Amino acid sequence: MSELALNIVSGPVKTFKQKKRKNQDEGDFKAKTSKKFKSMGGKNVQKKPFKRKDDTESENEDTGQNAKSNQEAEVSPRKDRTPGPASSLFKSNPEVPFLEHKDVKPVSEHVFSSELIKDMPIHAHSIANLEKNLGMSKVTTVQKMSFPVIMSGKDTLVRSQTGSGKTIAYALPIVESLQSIRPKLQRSHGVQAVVIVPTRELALQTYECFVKLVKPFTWIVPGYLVGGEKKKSEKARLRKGISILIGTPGRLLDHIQHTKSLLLYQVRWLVIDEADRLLDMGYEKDVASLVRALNEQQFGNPEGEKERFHPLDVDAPEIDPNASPFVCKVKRQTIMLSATMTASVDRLAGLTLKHPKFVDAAVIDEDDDEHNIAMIEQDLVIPDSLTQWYLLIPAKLRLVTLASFIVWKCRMTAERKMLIFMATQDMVDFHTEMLTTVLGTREKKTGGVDEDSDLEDEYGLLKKKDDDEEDVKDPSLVDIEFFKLHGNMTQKERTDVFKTFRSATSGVLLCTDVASRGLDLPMVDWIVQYTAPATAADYVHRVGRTARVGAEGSSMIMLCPSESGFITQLEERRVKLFEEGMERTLQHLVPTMATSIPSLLKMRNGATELAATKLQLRFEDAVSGREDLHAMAAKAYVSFVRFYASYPHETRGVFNFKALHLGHYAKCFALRDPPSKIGGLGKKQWLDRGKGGGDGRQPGRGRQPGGGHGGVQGGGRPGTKPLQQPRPRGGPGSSRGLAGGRGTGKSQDGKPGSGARGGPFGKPSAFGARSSAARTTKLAASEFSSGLQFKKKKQKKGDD
Ligand SMILES: Nc1ncnc2c1ncn2[C@@H]1O[C@H](COP(=O)(O)OP(=O)(O)OP(=O)(O)O)[C@@H](O)[C@H]1O
Repeated sequence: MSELALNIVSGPVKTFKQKKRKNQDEGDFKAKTSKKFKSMGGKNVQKKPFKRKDDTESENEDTGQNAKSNQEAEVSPRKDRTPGPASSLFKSNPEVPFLEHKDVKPVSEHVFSSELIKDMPIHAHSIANLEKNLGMSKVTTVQKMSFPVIMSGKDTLVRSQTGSGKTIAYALPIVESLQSIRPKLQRSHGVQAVVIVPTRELALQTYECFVKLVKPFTWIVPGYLVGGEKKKSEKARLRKGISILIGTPGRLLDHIQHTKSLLLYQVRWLVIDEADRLLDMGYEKDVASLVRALNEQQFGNPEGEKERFHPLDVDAPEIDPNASPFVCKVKRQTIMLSATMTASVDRLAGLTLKHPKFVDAAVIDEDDDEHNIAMIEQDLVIPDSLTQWYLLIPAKLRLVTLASFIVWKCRMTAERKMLIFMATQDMVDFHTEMLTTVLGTREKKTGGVDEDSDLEDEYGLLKKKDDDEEDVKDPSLVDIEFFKLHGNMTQKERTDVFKTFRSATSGVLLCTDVASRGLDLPMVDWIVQYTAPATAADYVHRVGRTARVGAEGSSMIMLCPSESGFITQLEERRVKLFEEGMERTLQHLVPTMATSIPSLLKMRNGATELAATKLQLRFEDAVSGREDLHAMAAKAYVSFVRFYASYPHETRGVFNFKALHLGHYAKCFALRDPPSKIGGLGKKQWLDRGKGGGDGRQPGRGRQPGGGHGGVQGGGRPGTKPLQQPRPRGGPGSSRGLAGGRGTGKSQDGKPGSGARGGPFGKPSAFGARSSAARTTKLAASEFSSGLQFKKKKQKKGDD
């Protein structure tokens, strides 16, 4: 930190020259740096660290002193907005703390065992298939450990690190058992195995894994059911007969309840993958209903079977395709898996498992006699091949630092495949559009003074260009494709992105936690957590999208100084992270921005700050210059603030809403508006509402882990609809309708029908009569405050 602090031109910017810019509407101003800033010329540098000073201007933003008069405010069109200078990027920032690190001894899990695939007790065709078609030669530790347990027919609970091959660990014993049944299994025998997973992409991926495994055994037919697909075609597939059925819980349950041709009385395996995530997503009831429905079909009562057989038991009954339900009693084995064992896994295990065997692939310390279930829940296991970093960064600098990081890795290194996790769908929408716009190729006028010139002028670097110079394209800052993935995209969009990114050798995927669980995206170099996860378990799954099956990978979590306690929490759970420097990250902007501002390279001091400030200006100009982008930024910002107010108990201590500087955060959404204008209310009002709800209930979590609460009301697709014409996220047929639910507008994972409009808990919107833009902004406010006032109702944020 100190290096950069020394370099920072920390002259306070008291007055801002406002100048009408060409090609802009009347009243649109661009902020300029102060004379003082100019006079420094990057040389007269004060040796001052980032410090939060008593900044009354900022306080006002934060506490929303003008909120009352702004209560009717909407997100203003460009010309009405208050100009805010990017030049204040490096002032009034909170001090970055120096973290004392613990001596962390990570829990270790060897990915591979010493056993070879060819030595496995499986069919010769399976061995050949695994070796030739799947390129496997060694058995992973979890596969070795769970194979005999699962083959024994006992209920099994499996914990193993991310990317350790858990899918094959349970799928292989199932396929082996099924291929060995004689007479051969037929489609008409009905479903033999049900696999429940939390997201659609994971369902597709798991289905593809089974397809590969059954290649030598063509009579075994896998199939999958997920929300977003046409039910009619799914029914047709079910009618034909499926042996291994994979699906998300809601859609599976739907078919179990309504599709007669779905025969479940022969189900021998129930697999619950990413068990804790299923619960966190609010699927507990669906999973319980599913188990009861299975029991009902198989054993004639919802409470379960009395008699249990395993297909390989000698006394197991032969499969009789004509047997009516309840007659053919088969033993059903339940297998639950996750890389993290949480209290919720315990709960689900209690609900579904009988005397389970526990397979934990992590190495227990030899001198650790007391390793018990509590420690298994406490300790987090991260792949050895993953290097984890954290970056403490003041809020105002978050956006430029993220951009700088992308530029650094994707332009200057070969590590060009990256996932960036964000809290909400609206954040993903906005940042994808924003980064594509600003980091990609952009139009630039070279005649006269260019739009970035003010700052150069301040630094005395401006070289006036010839008037007859033509418009040219600024080179893109980074030649990389941006993708996005979240639960509110159409199923086709989701599948396309998933498949394209999976096979791409480079690219940046911005996503919500819909991508955090189970997804096997090969060769991802970096996992960036731009917003912190809701829980430490979510952290583990997010970073687990890289460094899979022994491959190298890196992760970076970006935290504000006030959030540094999260690092301590992780360390207490045996996760080892290294600190990355902000200055080291930002300095990569200098050579990059120098492609359009060559003078940067000549500066002896202050080049990093100037480059960062100019990039911030580009972001802010892009937002203020496009109504649709501004609307997206405002929604993203409000969704983030709402998200922040709803951290769960586990992490609320470190992600403290009261420490959130709304004005600084607005800046990292490239917004020049004061927060009171963007959300309709200032922070004090948010908090007062939360406290003064009158019903004495606690602030609700407002979302499920991983950013369940998406964004604010409305919100068209990027670049399609401005804020003035919001499109309900829930879509037609929204089950929670105009006044429904908690009015979250859209859920993290976009459960169709969960989108909502209107006020909290069924109250008609008080803003119904206003213009739609005002309504949108005010609704965001009311939805947010409802998150503070009302204890969160456990709400399904599913993926069906
Ligand atoms: N024995 C093996 N040898 C080589 N690769 C393997 C082996 N077993 C599985 N894999 C591959 O490892 C990758 C990760 O497997 P999988 O997705 O099952 O991991 P996981 O443990 O379920 O991870 P997560 O906890 O993130 O869901 C897949 O591409 C899979 O094909």
